[in-house]
Amino acid sequence: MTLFDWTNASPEEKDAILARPDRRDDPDLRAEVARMVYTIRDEGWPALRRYARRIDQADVRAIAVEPYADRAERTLGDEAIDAIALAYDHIAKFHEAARPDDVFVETCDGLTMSKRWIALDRVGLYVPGGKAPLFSTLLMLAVPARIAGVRDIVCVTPPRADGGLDPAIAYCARLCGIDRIWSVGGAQAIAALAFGAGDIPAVDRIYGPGNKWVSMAKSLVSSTPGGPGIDLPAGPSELLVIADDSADPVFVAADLLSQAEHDPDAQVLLVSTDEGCAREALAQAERQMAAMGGDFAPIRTVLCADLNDAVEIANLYAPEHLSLALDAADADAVAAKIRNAGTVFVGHSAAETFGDYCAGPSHVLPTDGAARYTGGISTQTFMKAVGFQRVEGNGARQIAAAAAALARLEGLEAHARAAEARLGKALA
Ligand SMILES: NC(=O)c1ccc[n+]([C@@H]2O[C@H](COP(=O)([O-])OP(=O)(O)OC[C@H]3O[C@@H](n4cnc5c(N)ncnc54)[C@H](O)[C@@H]3O)[C@@H](O)[C@H]2O)c1
Ligand SMILES: N[C@H](CO)Cc1c[nH]c[nH+]1
Ligand SMILES: [Zn+2]
Repeated sequence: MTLFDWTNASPEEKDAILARPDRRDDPDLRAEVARMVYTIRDEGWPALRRYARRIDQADVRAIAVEPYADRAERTLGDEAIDAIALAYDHIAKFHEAARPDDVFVETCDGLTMSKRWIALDRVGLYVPGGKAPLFSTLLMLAVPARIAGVRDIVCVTPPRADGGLDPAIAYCARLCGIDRIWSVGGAQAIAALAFGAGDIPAVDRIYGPGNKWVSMAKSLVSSTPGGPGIDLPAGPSELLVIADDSADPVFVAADLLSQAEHDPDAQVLLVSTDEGCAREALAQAERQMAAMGGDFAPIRTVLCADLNDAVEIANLYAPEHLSLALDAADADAVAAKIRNAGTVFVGHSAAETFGDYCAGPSHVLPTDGAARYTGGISTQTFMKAVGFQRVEGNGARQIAAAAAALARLEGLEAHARAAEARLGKALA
């Protein structure tokens, strides 16, 4: 087990400790995904079908939700149905409260400037389904989309071997008013949502996390002129835990493994001010992995002198999830210094898993350092702020001369005249 020493590391060693695999610049992955995405854009449905068959050995089809949801209601069991209801309730409560407010400002008499939040017309939701069918992601996307007021939701998820729908995905889809789901995953699904293919319509913006093929495809389609927007880079899961000697190694190990189980590309870091705690958490992780079996991404462990160093590491790394395995007072003090993280779990009781399923905020969060510039998905991610500029009464008289002067400073005579026309000046 390698424990990196942050406090005595050189700047180059610090860069190496915090390096992520640079998926965005993997030229082979980029070329492979670009070929798929642009072939589907140019050839449409036949190319989509071809790729889906080659990669997932399945046909792309629109599956009606109702029969699967109906069956799921009878087979999922009360515990699962109640848990989904609780998750739905908390997600809805949070995203209702997170609805952004319109802004109205009178910049001067007669000028009413406003910014009004308007829902997008048609969105595409990607529900991951490679390692596991993430029905929770459907809730974390569709609930805020509906609360924002999106009417047209196009939903895709990787195909199942039996050609049907996962029961929990179907049940959650029905809760969110989604009546069909396309059985297609990976980069090919993103290309279909971006440009349309067969009956799959092109959408205005694509949402949802996914593995490296999905993430690369989202990045490519969003930078294609005329292509859709995307939510944010939401690739393989990440967790950075800051732990001191008050941390419970069992909790720390369990949280780390919860994210390490998502993907071999998951990024899982333990940053500790206490070597004993770090070693015990790693030993715990070994025991817990042995008990569960299965594959887990490796845990990177970094030792540092104090919590200031730990804060520096977290802000530099900008993880998707940050857990503060510290006593309440320290946890609050550290939380106040965090600037870069998708979401922060504060204190020993705050299991990362709570955020994944049912605490309330969406679990679709920025990875790969994108937490430096964006937070996670929220109600407003499904809306756009449109500006309205109302000029009446005295308004034009108050600003036309200034607008004309500014326009002439830029050498733009036609602009100046359009302003002065409002003062009654003849244009010819
Ligand atoms: N950041 C977030 O907010 C967040 C939230 C939930 C999940 N996640 C992440 O989402 C990801 C889900 O990944 P997943 O793989 O389980 O499901 P996925 O749905 O993202 O990917 C499965 C699809 O990938 C494609 N694929 C697989 N191997 C391929 C290959 N060799 N070549 C081309 N295409 C291939 C297939 O089409 C398959 O259907 C994980 O990395 C998880 O950590 C992130
Ligand atoms: N941890 C994931 C986000 O990185 C979300 C998730 C869904 N299901 C379980 N976990
Ligand atoms: Zn998770």
